[in-house]
Amino acid sequence: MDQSKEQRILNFVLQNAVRGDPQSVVDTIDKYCSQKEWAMNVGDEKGLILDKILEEAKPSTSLELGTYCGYSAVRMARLLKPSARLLTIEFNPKFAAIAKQIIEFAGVQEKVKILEGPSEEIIPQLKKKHEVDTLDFVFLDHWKERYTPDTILLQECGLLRKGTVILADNIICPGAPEFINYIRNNSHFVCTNYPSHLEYMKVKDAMEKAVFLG
Ligand SMILES: Oc1cc(-c2ccc(F)cc2)cc2nccnc12
Ligand SMILES: [Mg+2]
Repeated sequence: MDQSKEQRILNFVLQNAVRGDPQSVVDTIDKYCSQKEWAMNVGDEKGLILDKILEEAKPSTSLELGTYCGYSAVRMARLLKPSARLLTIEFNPKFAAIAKQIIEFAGVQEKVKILEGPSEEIIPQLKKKHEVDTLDFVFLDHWKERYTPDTILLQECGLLRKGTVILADNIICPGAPEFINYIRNNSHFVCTNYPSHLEYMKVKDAMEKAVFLG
């Protein structure tokens, strides 16, 4: 059976990155995806925006929607304090299996928990099944049509608190116009736009930060 692109990315990491070194895993995936095969990791340019906003937030409990191969999970976990936790939800079991191996190779598995399944099913389980109180940081990087319903669901489940930072990828490409319209016209959020480029390409993209006011 032919290998998938995600399996080729995993193999490249296993053969070229340094076990236990999250930065080397991030750099190795960026090298592969910029030189060999494009893939939908947040990448290094938008990754630096993610780094800065995450470091400002200093989150104890973070949630990522859209694990894919685990690039941004490793990128975030490398900046989290030892006691901090990242929960990451992935719908595609094949992607989740790859991400698990990349997260373990990077040595951040103590901080990261992959939850496999649809976000609309898992979000309502976070408090009781996954012992979450409220979320300090949320990274939206899954299907753009889910950005708004999942943001509403997070509020309905009492998972947002005054000051929770939500960061959304792909505001321009592929684009999330409905989410932008929703979040910028919602008086419970203060929004900031961060122009950037699509990962590994010269195509314009952007990230949007939305801070929940309670
Ligand atoms: O960062 C991303 C980029 C793209 C994407 C795909 C194809 C293109 F042509 C352009 C952009 C899709 C994504 N889906 C989920 C999460 N993140 C994504
Ligand atoms: Mg993305």
